[in-house]
Amino acid sequence: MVRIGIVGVGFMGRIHYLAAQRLTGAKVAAVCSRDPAKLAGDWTNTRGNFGPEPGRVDLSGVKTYSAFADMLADPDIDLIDICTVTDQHAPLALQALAAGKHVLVEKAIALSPADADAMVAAAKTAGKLLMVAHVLPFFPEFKFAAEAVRGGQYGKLLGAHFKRVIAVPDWSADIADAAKTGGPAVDLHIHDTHFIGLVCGVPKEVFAVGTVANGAVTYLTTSYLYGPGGPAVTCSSGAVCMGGRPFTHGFEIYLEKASLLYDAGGQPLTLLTADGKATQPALAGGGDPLAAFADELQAAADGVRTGAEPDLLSGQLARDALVLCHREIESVKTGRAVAV
Ligand SMILES: NC(=O)C1=CN([C@@H]2O[C@H](COP(=O)(O)OP(=O)(O)OC[C@H]3O[C@@H](n4cnc5c(N)ncnc54)[C@H](OP(=O)(O)O)[C@@H]3O)[C@@H](O)[C@H]2O)C=CC1
Ligand SMILES: O=C1CO[C@H](CO)[C@@H](O)[C@@H]1O
Repeated sequence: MVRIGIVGVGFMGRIHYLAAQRLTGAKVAAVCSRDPAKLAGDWTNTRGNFGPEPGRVDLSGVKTYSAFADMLADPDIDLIDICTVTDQHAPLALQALAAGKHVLVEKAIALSPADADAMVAAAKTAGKLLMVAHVLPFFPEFKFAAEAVRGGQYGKLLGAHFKRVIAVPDWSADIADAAKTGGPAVDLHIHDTHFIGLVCGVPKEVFAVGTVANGAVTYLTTSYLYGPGGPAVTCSSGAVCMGGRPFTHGFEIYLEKASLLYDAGGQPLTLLTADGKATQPALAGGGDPLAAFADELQAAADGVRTGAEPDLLSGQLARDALVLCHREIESVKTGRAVAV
């Protein structure tokens, strides 16, 4: 049994806890929070922009810690699941790895590429797994798209456009603070830079235009420049939508022998093929907001059990996604294409 200790009981801490109830061969053994009410099971203040309404949870059978060092000292914890706000990812992950624990850390891996590099290096030194909870490839529509592009059955990738637009996040002071999250061009857009790295590869250069508020890029449209013969890939991301639509994401992906269309705001995943047909593939877990998180956590637990890093949760891929965000921010702020 892989025993998980969750640190940080906010929106994601709650989502991970709920999703972990579905795991096979793994369970939440402990939670760590600075808030005594949360340790007593009152999670009503853990709001977010999707998923079930927060409420009370029954923590009987789960150890509770108010000090992170005490959870790390517990020999009955195998995997530390870091669900804190992003500025705490690097310090907590480094402590956990030094304590001999495997780590799963929410995206973004860290605020700075230097911290991300230090985390990847620390995991190697410790001989432990550093996994980053990039959930997007576990969403059924994105999973289907990744398999379609990487599998090669529809030919070469010609081009793609990705979209991720939300209302300004306001469920906690932390998530609204760009100094703690990197702002939307990191905190939100990194889902797409990770997915683009996974299915399209790392581009040579990026060129981005966007809006800046208080030093943080809040919305951007980026061209990923792969050079002659490479795919034409763009993405628009940001926290600029009015509250009437708190979250949407989607893509249009053009392959030589198929096109894939998806928009969570209205267009179900649709596969257009060379014979002129349009089909809507049956998707396991579609419509259940916890399913992708349960699959992601299962991959992490299986990684701990087998000792093999799950490729979708790779620390290196997450680090590359962060670097891409930083290059795009530089491009927005300088008005120039930036080498990756
Ligand atoms: N994969 C996805 O789809 C999503 C991922 N995220 C990511 O998850 C992470 C958390 O975001 P979210 O849950 O929305 O944020 P919340 O603000 O809801 O929760 C963050 C939690 O972090 C903990 N925390 C904050 N500061 C500190 C500190 N100094 N030391 C220790 N713990 C601290 C607190 O936990 P406590 O009160 O228990 O101490 C707090 O509740 C972020 O990195 C974000 O990017 C967020 C949303 C969706
Ligand atoms: O997907 C998401 C929804 O919005 C949040 C606030 O920007 C992000 O942290 C999160 O990754």
